[in-house]
Amino acid sequence: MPLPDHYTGVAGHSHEGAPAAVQAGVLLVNLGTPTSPTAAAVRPYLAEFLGDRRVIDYPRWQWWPILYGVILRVRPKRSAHAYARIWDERGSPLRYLSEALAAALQAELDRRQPGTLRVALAMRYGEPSVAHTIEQLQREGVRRLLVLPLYPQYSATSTGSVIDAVADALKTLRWPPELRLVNDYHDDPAHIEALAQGIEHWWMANGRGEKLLLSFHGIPERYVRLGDPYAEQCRRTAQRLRERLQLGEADMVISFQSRVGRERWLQPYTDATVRRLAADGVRKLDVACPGFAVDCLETLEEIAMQNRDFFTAAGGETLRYIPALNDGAEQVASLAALIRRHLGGWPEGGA
Ligand SMILES: C=CC1=C(C)c2cc3[nH]c(cc4nc(cc5[nH]c(cc1n2)c(C)c5CCC(=O)O)C(CCC(=O)O)=C4C)c(C)c3C=C
Ligand SMILES: [Fe+2]
Ligand SMILES: [Fe+2]
Repeated sequence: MPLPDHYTGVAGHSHEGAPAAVQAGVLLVNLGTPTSPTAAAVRPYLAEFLGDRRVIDYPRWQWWPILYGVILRVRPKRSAHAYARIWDERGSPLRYLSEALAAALQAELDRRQPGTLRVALAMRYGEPSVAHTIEQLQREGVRRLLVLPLYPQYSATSTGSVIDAVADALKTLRWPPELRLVNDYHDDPAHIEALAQGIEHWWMANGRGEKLLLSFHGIPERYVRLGDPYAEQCRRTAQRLRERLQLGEADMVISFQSRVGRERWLQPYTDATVRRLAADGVRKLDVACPGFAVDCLETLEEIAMQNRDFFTAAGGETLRYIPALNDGAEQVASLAALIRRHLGGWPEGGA
């Protein structure tokens, strides 16, 4: 059946056969990752990512020559090399761990209310796209949609960009679903509890280091001055976690990783911090990254490999990376509770 115009049809109430069961959808969105650890695959991924105004806000006439003339000629090769270090037979950790989390959440939600919620996973950059996944959900009869970006702390560069993608996707639909969106869950008590238990369980199995470093992804400091609440939310997550773990102020340190470009980013930087801690005499350092729902390049390569090397080169003995919550029981429980709470008032949710 040809579509009358550019709008996408909605099959939920198709006149062909019985209407599909109306249900709510939960759309998990993560960043995205290249399709293979090669420069050829990393280039289009970085082009989409670094071409996003939410991520880099310079005027296009100023930024595009730098992006296409310099960065996309050099960085794909370097990034591909880093990706190759974490790639395994299952592919990119960010992808397969996000998929495992989505599947575990679907099973957990089904256990309580079989058949009422449909969990789907989309990527902000690359595939499966937000637009395609929302269309797919609508085709399955979803009329109410809860969007959950897998970023505990709000930043315009991450969560804000997901909101843009959702808004753009809805513009193409003749009958968009009813929409709810989780802005952040940085101090949700169940989330803090999950983080604390993840760390405690890891300590029970592996023993404790002398200090715990919490490393969050950085953003340009200027974005924070312009009103991005990200830094404040990272600090609050850290504070709540420290209280819950009953650590003293000196037992926990916070830093920001992954600076890109020449601007000043949030301080202190993670690489400088691990070197300083080693110089200060810390021998055994534990590092967790509570800003990442699942492990990825930033944790498995930048922290567990690069920064571990910085730490030992500066005189430290061992830097141990405490894995993200991934599809573990702690995170499945906390996110399932978060989802149920946000569905309150909808026929599929609450209670
Ligand atoms: C240049 C600007 C960048 C900003 C601002 C930024 C913010 C930001 N990023 C994440 C989460 C992730 N970033 C990841 C990789 C990554 N990030 C940037 C740049 C910015 N990020 C680049 C160029 C890359 C690609 C790798 C590289 O070339 O260094 C990842 C990992 C992806 C993977 O495939 O594993 C995540 C996750 C957040 C949460 C955030 C703002 C708060
Ligand atoms: Fe990033
Ligand atoms: Fe990085």
